[in-house]
Amino acid sequence: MTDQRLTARIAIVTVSDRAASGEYEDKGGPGAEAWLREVVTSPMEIARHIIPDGREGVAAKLRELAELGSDLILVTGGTGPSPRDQTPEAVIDVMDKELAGFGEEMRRASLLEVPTAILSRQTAAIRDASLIITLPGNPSAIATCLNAVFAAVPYCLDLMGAGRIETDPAKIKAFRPQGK
Ligand SMILES: Nc1ncnc2c1ncn2[C@@H]1O[C@H](COP(=O)(O)OP(=O)(O)OP(=O)(O)O)[C@@H](O)[C@H]1O
Ligand SMILES: Nc1nc2c(c(=O)[nH]1)N[C@H]1C(S)=C(S)[C@@H](COP(=O)(O)O)O[C@H]1N2
Repeated sequence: MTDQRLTARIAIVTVSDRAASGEYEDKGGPGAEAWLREVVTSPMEIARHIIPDGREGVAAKLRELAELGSDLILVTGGTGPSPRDQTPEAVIDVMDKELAGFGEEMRRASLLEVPTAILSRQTAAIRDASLIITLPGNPSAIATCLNAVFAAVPYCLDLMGAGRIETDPAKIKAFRPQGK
């Protein structure tokens, strides 16, 4: 993988009617960015976005971010059972492949903290060379969920032909078979 881009392009999308309208301050986007800056040691460009709930708007944003060459797209919010929670449907609309294990493992970790974690339909998927990971809207879910799955993210990006990510092994020990 000698041609791998060494600066990862990362997009963070907060999906929330109330954060998008300014009714409350978005804590999810800054929380996800702070988590990444703690854990990722390799160069990265991070862009944050706040959009309202809704299948078409979320799908359009995901298409745009994939088209721009995002390596990793973290989406927070809109994964639950309420009528306006349509993030998983938007992911289905745009994905080439689903990585269902991400959702299973994130829910398993969250269920150790809160029984309503089972209400999140969060998942991960690939569109073009972008890895999309969806997280629940509650900002406290971000660390729980990313801690549960992030060890597999760098190698996933390698396999997809996306940018390279290195992590601080004291925080997340990225697993690359044969130490690649
Ligand atoms: N981006 C965010 N920033 C700060 N707090 C949030 C954010 N998203 C959710 N929360 C908090 O987590 C709680 C549960 O999130 P949930 O997704 O259910 O919000 P919601 O009721 O669907 O409303 P909305 O989609 O407008 O944020 C909310 O009541 C809110 O306090
Ligand atoms: N770790 C964690 N997971 C969680 C939660 C939480 O507080 N922490 N909230 C749950 C609840 S109450 C809901 S409704 C779903 C969906 O949230 P969302 O619609 O904001 O994405 O996430 C669930 N997963």
